[in-house]
Amino acid sequence: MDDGFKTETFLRGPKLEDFEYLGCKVGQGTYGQVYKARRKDIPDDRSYALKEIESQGFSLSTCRETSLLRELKHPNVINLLGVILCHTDRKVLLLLDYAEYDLCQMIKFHKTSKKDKKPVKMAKGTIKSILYQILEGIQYIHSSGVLHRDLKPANILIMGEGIQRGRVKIADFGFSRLFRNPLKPLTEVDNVVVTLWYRAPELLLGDKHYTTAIDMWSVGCIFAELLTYEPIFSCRQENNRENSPYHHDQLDSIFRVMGFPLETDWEDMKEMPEYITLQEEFKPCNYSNNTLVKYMEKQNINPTSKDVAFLQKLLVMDPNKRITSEQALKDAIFQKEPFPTGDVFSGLEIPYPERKFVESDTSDRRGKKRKYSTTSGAQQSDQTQGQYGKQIRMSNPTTLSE
Ligand SMILES: Cc1ccc(-n2nc(C(C)(C)C)cc2NC(=O)NCCO)cc1
Repeated sequence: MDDGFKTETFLRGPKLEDFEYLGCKVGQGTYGQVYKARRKDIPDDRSYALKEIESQGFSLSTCRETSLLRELKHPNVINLLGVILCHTDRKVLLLLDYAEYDLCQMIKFHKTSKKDKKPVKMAKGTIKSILYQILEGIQYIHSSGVLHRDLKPANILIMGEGIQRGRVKIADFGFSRLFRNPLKPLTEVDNVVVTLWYRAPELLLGDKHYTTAIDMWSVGCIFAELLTYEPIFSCRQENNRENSPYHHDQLDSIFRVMGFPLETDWEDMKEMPEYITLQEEFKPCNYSNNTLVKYMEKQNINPTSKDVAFLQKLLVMDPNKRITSEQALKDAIFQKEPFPTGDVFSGLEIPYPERKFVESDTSDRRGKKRKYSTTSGAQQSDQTQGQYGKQIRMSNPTTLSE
């Protein structure tokens, strides 16, 4: 972190006392709490996200995150608006876009809601616009020489009412970039379960020379889930060899949908570090009748549709044959109605509920006992923990600097 940035941040950046804490903690990331806040020093009706970094001062991860977010500026990437240094307890807070929704809660809404006893479907135009804006954000991230590595519905945020209504913002609430003890397994940090459902097969087979294609696999998983409201490669959490990238059950879940890749499908598969383990543990003949088209048909999605044809370009086992974000954005699917729109809700009423809260006790970040309320609304299963997994609201809203 250059001294100039620190000085600028301290002297001219926003101050904690400029904000009124709205009393709802909107998320417990794996390494920091995220609060919703509003400015009280100037007339500004926008909401902001204040991410409190749990480590003391500027840890390596904090430096990584702030320097990355200072560099990456795109309409479809979460925007770092400022860094707030709280000297009383040496806390660092990141001031970010506040996004009212994320794909986790949106998909859960469509999975569970009924109107006149019929499922409430996500509009085709909304699905296409979300997909298009994810691809635009990912194309920018990749063109900046960055891989996301943990794309999943919880990291796809959607802006609510306001000047950025219905805009996708790609974020990273996980820890894939955290500077962590290399001996810690990839699937767990500080007892936080990390979902493998969106992880590309080459990563599961130990590929160390992975490319931007890993994010395109995740985009395919997200697109499939937007069509069916079900994670396409879900599987139970498994224990595996310490620090091993190989996950038998996750690979089994992929093969059950895709079939087992033939030599001709993925020539370099035999070069993967975990290929011998794969041969020992899997019988290709057990997956011989499985195909993506058959899976989508079982999910009541028209197997001859352009959606399925596009999905087949994303969910390709061989990373070298997987479509890139540039190619995807030029696909015919985006050249036909409904065309993608800047507001994914295209002006229609937003059906998703605001965040609800229920009462419970917890101590605040300095151990002060305060009456808070928590929500179960956005609680997800471990595998699909939403960004806003646990939310609390202070019963007596106050500024964070109190
Ligand atoms: C240590 C670290 C943690 C998160 C990030 N990161 N990376 C990105 C992309 C989307 C630009 C790739 C976004 C973020 N950080 C966040 O999204 N922060 C807000 C929620 O914690 C970078 C570095």
